[in-house]
Amino acid sequence: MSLFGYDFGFDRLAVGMFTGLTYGLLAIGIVLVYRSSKFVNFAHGAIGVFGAAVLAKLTDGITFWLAFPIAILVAGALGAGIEMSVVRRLRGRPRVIGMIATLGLSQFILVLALLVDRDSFSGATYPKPPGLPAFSIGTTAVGSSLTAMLVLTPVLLAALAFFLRRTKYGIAIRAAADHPDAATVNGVPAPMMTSLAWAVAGGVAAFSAILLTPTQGVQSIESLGPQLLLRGLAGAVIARMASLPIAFVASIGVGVLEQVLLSKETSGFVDVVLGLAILVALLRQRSGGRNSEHAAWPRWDATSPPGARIGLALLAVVGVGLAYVVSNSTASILTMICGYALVGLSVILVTGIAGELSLGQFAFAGIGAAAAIQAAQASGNMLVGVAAGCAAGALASTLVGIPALRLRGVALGVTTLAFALATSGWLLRQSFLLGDGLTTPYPVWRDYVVSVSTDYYLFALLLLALGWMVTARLRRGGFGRLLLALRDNEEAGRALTVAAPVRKLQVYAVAGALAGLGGVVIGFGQSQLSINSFPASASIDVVAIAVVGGLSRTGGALLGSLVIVGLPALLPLGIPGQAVLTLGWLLVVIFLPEGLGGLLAGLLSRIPAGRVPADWLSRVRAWRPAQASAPGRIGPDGLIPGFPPETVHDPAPLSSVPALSGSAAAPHSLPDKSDLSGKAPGRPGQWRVHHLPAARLAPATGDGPLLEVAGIRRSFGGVRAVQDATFTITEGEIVGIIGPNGAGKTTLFEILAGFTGSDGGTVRYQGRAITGWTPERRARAGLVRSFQDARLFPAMSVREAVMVAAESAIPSSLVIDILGDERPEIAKAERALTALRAMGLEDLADKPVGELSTGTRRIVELCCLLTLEPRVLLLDEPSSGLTQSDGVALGELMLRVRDELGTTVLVIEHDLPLLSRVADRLIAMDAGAVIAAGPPDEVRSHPAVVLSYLGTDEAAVARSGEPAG
Ligand SMILES: Nc1ncnc2c1ncn2[C@@H]1O[C@H](COP(=O)(O)OP(=O)(O)OP(=O)(O)O)[C@@H](O)[C@H]1O
Repeated sequence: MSLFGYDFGFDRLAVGMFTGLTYGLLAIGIVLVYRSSKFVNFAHGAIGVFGAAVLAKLTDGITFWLAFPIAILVAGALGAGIEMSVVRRLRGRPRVIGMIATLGLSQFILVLALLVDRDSFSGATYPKPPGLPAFSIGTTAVGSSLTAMLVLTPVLLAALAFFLRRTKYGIAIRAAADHPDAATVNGVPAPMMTSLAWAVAGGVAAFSAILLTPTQGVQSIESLGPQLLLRGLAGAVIARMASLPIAFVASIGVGVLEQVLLSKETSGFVDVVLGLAILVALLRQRSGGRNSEHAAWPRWDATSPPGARIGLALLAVVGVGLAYVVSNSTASILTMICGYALVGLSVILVTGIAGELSLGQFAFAGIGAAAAIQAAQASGNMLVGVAAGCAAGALASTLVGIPALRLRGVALGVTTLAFALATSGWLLRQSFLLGDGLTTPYPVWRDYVVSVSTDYYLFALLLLALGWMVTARLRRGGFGRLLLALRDNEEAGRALTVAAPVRKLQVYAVAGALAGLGGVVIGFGQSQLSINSFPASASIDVVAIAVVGGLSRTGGALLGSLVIVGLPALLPLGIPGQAVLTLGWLLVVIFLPEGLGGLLAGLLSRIPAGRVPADWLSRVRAWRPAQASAPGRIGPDGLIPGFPPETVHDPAPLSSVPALSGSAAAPHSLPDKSDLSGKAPGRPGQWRVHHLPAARLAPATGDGPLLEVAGIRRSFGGVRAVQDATFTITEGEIVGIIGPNGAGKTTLFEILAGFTGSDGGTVRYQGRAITGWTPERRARAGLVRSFQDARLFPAMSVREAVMVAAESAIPSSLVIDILGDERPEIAKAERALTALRAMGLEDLADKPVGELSTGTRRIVELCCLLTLEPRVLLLDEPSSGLTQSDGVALGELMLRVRDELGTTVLVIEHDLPLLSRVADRLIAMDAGAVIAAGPPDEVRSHPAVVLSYLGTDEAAVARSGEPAG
């Protein structure tokens, strides 16, 4: 039966279902690991192949059916071993790093599988399950392997379902995957369960690889790589990386779809359709909610090792000098190294600085090369070709990046992988790009035809120098800092007015242009270009280049390219050599977060001359007044005295908070408004806010309330987090929001600040409906929020964090950074220092935020927020993590912010005495609804409030202490 030229015959559907079974098993493995470790295991297929290799080896001596379970067990053990030896070591590091490690593992395991048994890659000679019938459906022959798959897959699925739903360990795996902390508290050893999940996934991978290999004909390592992975990922993504049954059923659909499409189209076209299916599935998934990834990126070091400039000059001399001593064939290899290094630079921008994994950078290089050659041929001008290559790379990269903007985590990795496959299999084949192949013209510079490889290498070197300079300037400047801020904590960045989507698209565009430039270098360097010049797997090689060289160093791209591209091309490595190389990649990911570049820089920095700060930083430091370094203000641990972590407490709700008047630690008497220590007089080293780092606001325009909230609703699944919240806030008020845990207070704040969409209702600010405004737009308009955890940007220094806030006044520009103009940076640094001095924080300026106590981070966060000159300040539990006395100081600070700046303050607090002292009104919430609003005393004694806090015992309220002041 055929429809629109596509074959829907029974044969085809049957074959589609068989292949779908394989994809389904692959998807199950991917989902199992994702649920446990929250990243995609790119080594999943390779683990299966290793199991298949073990079976091939074992069947030399024992029967297939004995070898089958053993090989599955070995693959399961390999999966668990990987979890214990690699994944566990990377816990606490960003998920992107975990995924990169599995990319390295995948290559390493495939090479190991080759060493165990080469037959594992050859379908024709691979052992088939004996004793099972072979038959045919229509004209489709069903061999014994497919029969085994048909019979055994339902058994495997039933066993898996029984294991996960009914057995103690299966339930524990699910509990540990979904709620690791709760599981640990309940005695489930979460790490062991994660290993078990990896073991099960490894066993499933081997099961399908063993039964699939005989049906595949002769395979290449490549066919086991990205293409198969994409098919497994399609089902997994459709199942939202959560449901095993949906993943399995969707994968069978993928198998059938593939077969139907193949009846008329090429396999490259199938990749395009699958890529689009993945895209639609990803875009249907609602983003929002709070960021669950609190991973620590290594601290970003903007300093250069001593002698960096001399080193660069030497490198340039050696690079140019080589052109005069090497043969033409070696010059071609050096050209290739330059091209790959340029693509590696694009990975450094996207992954190293922006923190997103892209698996499609080489596809942009391919598009850049094709566009460059077409444009050069059409115009007869090589420079037009170079510009066209960069522009095409930039455009493609931006377009692919757009869908991933809405989503976090694996989204960019998955969409770029799909794009890489669709590009190499379909897009590049189009006649306006490479078609059936292009003959590359010799590049012409003015009248000189560059026909000698050594001359062309010099041109490649020049373009590499250009790409290097652009990357280095972006990395050092304000634009790079913004990207680092978004990488460290996107929400905090947006709360400080950083326009995350625009900035990310900008970096995708620049990275695409760099990859396109790399493609230009590679493309013009070859006499013939075809789709084989830009395989999808090369995108993974360039990730390896950046990681091995060092994701956080510009020079890492060249270093990585020398090792990953140069070594195998210049020295014959063989399979053992490749194994060592991939093992090296893996070891670097695990043990050297900053790659070989970081190692080199570390060695250089031991040179006694010390570190050379970036130029602008040295100028700012020179500008810094002498009094800033007055002794005795900062403890050796970098904490502001007055915020010692050991005395920090979380204020308890109403019933347990002692009244401040009864607190020995907090006499409510402040010497004057310039000393907000909140400490008993005489204690050394106190936090002083000399003055507030913002100017007084002009009164708001319009007569109505400043903020009007009407009928706001938001549910998460069955949980009604906010129900019909309605209230107004007048300019100059301090309003407290109270309610038990889970009452919906933070969700309400997220909606007000634009971080979570509401299901209904409106928010009006200064008379304008702001539904649909992004968080950064709201922050720019003066509606500014803090965060409960005050995490800020752990990998940044305090100064850099405040410089991010200074972006609201002096925004960074991509072009200005590339041109190397440092004046805006100096202005921002000065502004940040002024703000830090005003808040008495200047001695902490160079301390990493991640090393501060919660209390100190809160003050730094406040300093950042005040730098924005907010009109409405939404503070989420600001006293949590502060000592009792610092809580008192905080209350005074809120009053000062209101009185001196004219800022309206809306504050979520559990510390009722504090609120009673400073708030004009309280709004009480319970189960998502506003249950009372009015003056503090009235709300505290409102029966509904008493009930929500303390159940039915009204007398308990009376015991909870009276407000101080
Ligand atoms: N992204 C989300 N996904 C699912 N449920 C959520 C999400 N965010 C909040 N919730 C749920 O919504 C309800 C309200 O949570 P919210 O954090 O707003 O309360 P809260 O009053 O701020 O509590 P707390 O004082 O503990 O911070 C809770 O039941 C919470 O589990």
